[in-house]
Amino acid sequence: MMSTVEIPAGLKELLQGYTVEVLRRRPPNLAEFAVQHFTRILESQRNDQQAKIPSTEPVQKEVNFESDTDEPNKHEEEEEEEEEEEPVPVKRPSGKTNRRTAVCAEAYNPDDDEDDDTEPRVVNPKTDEQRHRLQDACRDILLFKTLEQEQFSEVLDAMFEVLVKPQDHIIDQGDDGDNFYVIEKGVYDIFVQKDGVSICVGKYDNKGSFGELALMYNTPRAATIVATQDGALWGLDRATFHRLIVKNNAKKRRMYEAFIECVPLLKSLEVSERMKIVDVLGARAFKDGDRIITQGDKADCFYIVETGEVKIMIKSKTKAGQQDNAEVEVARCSRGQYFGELALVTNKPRAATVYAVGETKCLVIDIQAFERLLGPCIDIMKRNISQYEDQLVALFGSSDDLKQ
Ligand SMILES: Nc1ncnc2c1ncn2[C@@H]1O[C@@H]2COP(=O)(O)O[C@H]2[C@H]1O
Ligand SMILES: Nc1ncnc2c1ncn2[C@@H]1O[C@@H]2COP(=O)(O)O[C@H]2[C@H]1O
Repeated sequence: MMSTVEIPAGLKELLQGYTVEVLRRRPPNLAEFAVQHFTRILESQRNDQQAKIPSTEPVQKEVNFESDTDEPNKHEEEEEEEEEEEPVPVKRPSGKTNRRTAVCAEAYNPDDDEDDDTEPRVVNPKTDEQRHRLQDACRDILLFKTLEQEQFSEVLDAMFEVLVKPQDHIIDQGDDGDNFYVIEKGVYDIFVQKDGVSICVGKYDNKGSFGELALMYNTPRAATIVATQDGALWGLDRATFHRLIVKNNAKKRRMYEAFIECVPLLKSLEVSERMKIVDVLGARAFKDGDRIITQGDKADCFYIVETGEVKIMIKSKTKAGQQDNAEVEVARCSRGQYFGELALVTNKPRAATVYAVGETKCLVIDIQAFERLLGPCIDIMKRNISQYEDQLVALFGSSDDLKQ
């Protein structure tokens, strides 16, 4: 007679999940991939346990910030009772976080996220004045651009204000990721340590966001961020970032994977590199005639046309070489083509004005991600920049040296 063997609960799902991942990703080393896969699941279970708080208790932030008062975070159901006029506490970075073991970024897969809609929703109460400032600061944040309205509101609800002083280390390279930050004001240096030497690789100047990488890929912080002056940030806790942004990335990958594969500029990148671009990009829609870039402006992002068309106009020059205000069309870009790279590559102001022709949608990548992820494509861009010069010579008889 056959005895019945009891299969432990969850075993089937665990093995199924692993098998599906193997079929999707076809890793060269199954054992190594298994270690990464199950470590990630274990890590995520631990995070879930940390983040799960009984719904009758106030939601506590995971780690790292001291509140200036004892005011707790509130659950959604308590939100309506909130006294909006009360000034709401501001938190400042305190010591270091608990270290989290690094898990390979390549093994990251946003589809793995379980349906965690049951997670308690974090609501940090804000005054009307704080809410306005927060909305302003978040208006151009690319990671929020592809969120549904409802998800975006949840993000705003969960965010909390952080005031910083000069020399405050908001993030230290190598630490665990606790929060994602949106800049309201202040200048922040970015340092990356390589071979024991810390190099300032850039700065955030009163706008932008940082701290997404460690949360997206469950890796240690990839850079140190130091405030150079008094500033204000808005933090988003790791659990909410996972629930809303990382989950949205799975949707973004499905939406843009095929398109990004066909962008000629990105052909030389590995699939995983292209997916990292998808993770950080935002989408912006323009109407006919909208000005997307203005000649002479400071540059902070790069564009790929997803649908529609843009025209590139340059202020013409007089015989004496002076700029006059008439604009001359020098080029058009349509689906799969890019623009706005020149100022990022040359570190100069925008060299042309770009307008939407008809309804147009562009994918947008910020300067930090551009520098981090598009390095391998710089040579192709530089070759194309040489063509701009030829074009300008043909049009105006001369060109400023665009590559310098
Ligand atoms: N060159 C860079 N390399 C790594 N991180 C960078 C760089 N420039 C800006 N950053 C930001 O610095 C952050 C440090 O924490 P994270 O690794 O979570 O996310 C990182 C990015 O948001
Ligand atoms: N002939 C041209 N001269 C300058 N910019 C051009 C030209 N043709 C296309 N462009 C694009 O227009 C963009 C304007 O912003 P950027 O200078 O950042 O990058 C520029 C290029 O991507």
